[in-house]
Amino acid sequence: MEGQQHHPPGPGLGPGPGPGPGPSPTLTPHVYWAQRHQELYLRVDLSGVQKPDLNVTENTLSFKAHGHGAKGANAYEFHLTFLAPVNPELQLKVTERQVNITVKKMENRWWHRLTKQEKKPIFLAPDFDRWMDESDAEMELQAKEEEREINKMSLESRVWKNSYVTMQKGYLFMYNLVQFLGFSWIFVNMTVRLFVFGRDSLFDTFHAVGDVMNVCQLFAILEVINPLLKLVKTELVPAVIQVIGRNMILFVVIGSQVEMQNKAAVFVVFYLWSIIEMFRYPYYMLSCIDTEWRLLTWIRYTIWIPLYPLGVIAEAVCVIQSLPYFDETGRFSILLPNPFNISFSFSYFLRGYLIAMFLGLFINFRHLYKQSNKRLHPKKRKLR
Ligand SMILES: CCCCCCCCCCCCC[C@@H](O)CC(=O)SCCNC(=O)CCNC(=O)[C@H](O)C(C)(C)COP(=O)(O)OP(=O)(O)OC[C@H]1O[C@@H](n2cnc3c(N)ncnc32)[C@H](O)[C@@H]1OP(=O)(O)O
Repeated sequence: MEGQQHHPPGPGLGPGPGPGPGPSPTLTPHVYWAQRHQELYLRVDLSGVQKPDLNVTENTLSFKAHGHGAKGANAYEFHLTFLAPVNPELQLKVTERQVNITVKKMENRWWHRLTKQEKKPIFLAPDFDRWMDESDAEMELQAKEEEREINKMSLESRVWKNSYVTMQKGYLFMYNLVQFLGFSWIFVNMTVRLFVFGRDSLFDTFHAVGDVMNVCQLFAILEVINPLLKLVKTELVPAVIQVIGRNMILFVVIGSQVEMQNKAAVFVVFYLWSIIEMFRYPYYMLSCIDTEWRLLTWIRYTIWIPLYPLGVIAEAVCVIQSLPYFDETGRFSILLPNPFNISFSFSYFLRGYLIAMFLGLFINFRHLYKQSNKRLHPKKRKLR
């Protein structure tokens, strides 16, 4: 067979035996080769090779191994002098059927032949399984380059997306934590005051905790902004109703009329608000860290059933109690005569608002009912 025979020494070829009888002749295996711009692939057609002896210098490679070639089980060897320098660190893969050697070129360029000698060594043949001409290899290189570029870009965008999600969760966690602390402080303060001062504490709730409640409810405006910025999966309308509803009571009905601030109804409103928030915000905090406590989920999605109607009734009591004060002071009303000849009675507006409150209660009650069903009774698969 061609390739498995004696060879005279020469560039790109191992030394052959001398003439006449002497030591057993050197056997050369078939070697198949292919290249890319950056590397050379050599496939040595020897089976059962255990530990090949390979030696690479600047531009030469020597191979010796015991294996099964065309001349049966024997020692085989070959020597190559490459066209240009190569990296001495090569990759070797020995399989049951062959030995694969990958050699990196020192310079990334196409070689017009493998060996320094012009004449192709007789044992060397193209590896058609991996063979490519220069333009195909260039296209492959380009495709690899593009793929690397795409992978790099998708990795970068993934890193960017991950850090954006982390920032978003961090912001929501902090927001919920601040609200939780604020409402817990209000609740604890009111409870302690109730135990210490008894009934009297009901009439100065606003002076004791009003500032903290104002800050918490101002912050709560973010609950409308968050869904607008798609930071949370919340429906906008219920959030708007909730925030406008509470801020109307807090800043307009109670905050703007000093007389209202001593009413016991303020205690009830603040107490109901803070009870739900002590469960709602920790529930959100846990969801920011992808955690769930079933008991907390159950409380968050159950406790609103009595609290929400009670809250709206207490708020309605506040509105009704405030009507005489708005009538008396004319605050926020436009009285005649004025240059535009328009009159507006804020207390009549509040009467209309009372109706809107119950409409708002209906909308949010329905929304919370839907949310609770989703959270507490996730759809079971239909059994056939
Ligand atoms: C158009 C203008 C009209 C103006 C008319 C005014 C009418 C006035 C009506 C007045 C009614 C208000 C009365 C009210 O003040 C009375 C009381 O509050 S009494 C006390 C009892 N109250 C309550 O129980 C209500 C508490 N509040 C709420 O539950 C919410 O504010 C509400 C908007 C009603 C519902 O919340 P949401 O829509 O967000 O539902 P979920 O809680 O189930 O959340 C949905 C998913 O979004 C995630 N999420 C939401 N917020 C956050 C956050 N801050 N951080 C992290 N994640 C958040 C949440 O985890 C859910 O995700 P998932 O489904 O994956 O769990």
